[in-house]
Amino acid sequence: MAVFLFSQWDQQASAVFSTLSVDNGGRQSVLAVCCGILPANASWSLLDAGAADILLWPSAPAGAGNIAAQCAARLQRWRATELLMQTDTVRSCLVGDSLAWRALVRNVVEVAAWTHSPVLITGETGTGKEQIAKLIHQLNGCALPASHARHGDTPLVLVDCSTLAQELAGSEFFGHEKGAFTGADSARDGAFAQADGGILFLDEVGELPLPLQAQLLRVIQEQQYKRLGSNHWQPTRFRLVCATNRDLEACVAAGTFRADLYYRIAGWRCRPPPLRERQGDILPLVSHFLQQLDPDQQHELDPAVREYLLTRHYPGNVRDLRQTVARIWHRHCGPGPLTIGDVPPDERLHAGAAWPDQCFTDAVRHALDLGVSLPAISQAAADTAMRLALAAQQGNNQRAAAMLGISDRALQMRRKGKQDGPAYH
Ligand SMILES: Nc1ncnc2c1ncn2[C@@H]1O[C@H](COP(=O)(O)OP(=O)(O)OP(=O)(O)O)[C@@H](O)[C@H]1O
Repeated sequence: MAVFLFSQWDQQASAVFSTLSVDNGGRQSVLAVCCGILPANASWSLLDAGAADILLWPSAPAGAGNIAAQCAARLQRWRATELLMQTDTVRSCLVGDSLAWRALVRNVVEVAAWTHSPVLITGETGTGKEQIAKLIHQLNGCALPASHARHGDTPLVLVDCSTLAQELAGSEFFGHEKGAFTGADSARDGAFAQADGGILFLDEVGELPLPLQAQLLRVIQEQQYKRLGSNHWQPTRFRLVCATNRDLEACVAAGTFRADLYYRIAGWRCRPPPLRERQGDILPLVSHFLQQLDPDQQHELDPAVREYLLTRHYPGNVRDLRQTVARIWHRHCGPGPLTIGDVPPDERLHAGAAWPDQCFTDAVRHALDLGVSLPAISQAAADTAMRLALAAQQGNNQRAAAMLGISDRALQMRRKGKQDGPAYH
């Protein structure tokens, strides 16, 4: 965690700030405090460069104490969040060390622990949406004053909206009285009652039929409901966490999802990235799954298996990776590392991935979608390759140049040309 104080925003301040945030590797929060006037777009540049927040130094001397208190409050909150992120509860639930993943976990932890807000989780299948919901349940308001805390032994009620039978859906949510309909032999609580005091997790919320959307909205607004066949209102208070792999905003635009409900459930939004956007998480996840499969053993991977797992395509994301690891592990026998022979024969079709691979194609497509030009894409690819090679060779120019297949001098020249941008170490 660092505080960056600058008297005026100019090229030099910008270069120092970029170095600071690059050095932090995005793992820590950098707070920028500006003593002068901040030009219109500089706030966004600072945020882009890694600032977690920007404070303006007050013009009156008496304001100095106040700014110190503002800094202290932020640093305290970030420190507390960082400590929560290091706990076993968080680390074993949401495994991964890539910057993208750590940034997401930081947001989830903060929202889960410091608020009772509804959360909408969107993302491809198998990216960890349900895991995130489980973590929100475990942390639910745990950093709030005791009078507001609802975590601990509270219910987590999951309703999969994609498998609700139309005729039973009402009872599933509201519960029913005995005799409310044919086959209602006894009274039964529904999800709204069961989730009271805890979390109601609506998985695949995008599949909820419109009539049920209206009923759900009413219960969220009024915090009460009636069982089917009853005239009595029952109070209920739950935190709503919803997940979907649909683009709900597009559903709202198409009229298949109610806008008023959308804004109710999307108090906070988070989107776990697909595995192809966070390859750095593959090996930590592999270790985690091997540990789950065989807690008594420390399993190693030989280089060929490691390469195979790193380059394979995972359309089912983390779930796909977990199943792949399990299949390899089940074939393994005896001591020693997992070897390429442990990869099941039908899996071998995926092997031998040539470059450029699917991940590269996806990255370029993403850049094109953002409107990035060809020269900028080429430049970014070259910059990234240089940074990675230098990092792999601990900053040794000669070895990094050899790795890149260019001359020592060519790399030196390129680094020199980059002096105004982020530093390569
Ligand atoms: N970051 C993670 N750390 C550990 N396990 C994970 C992580 N992400 C996903 N998993 C595991 O991957 C599997 C799929 O995760 P999960 O069910 O949360 O995905 P999902 O996005 O809800 O999928 P779907 O949309 O298909 O319901 C689970 O077995 C889960 O334990």
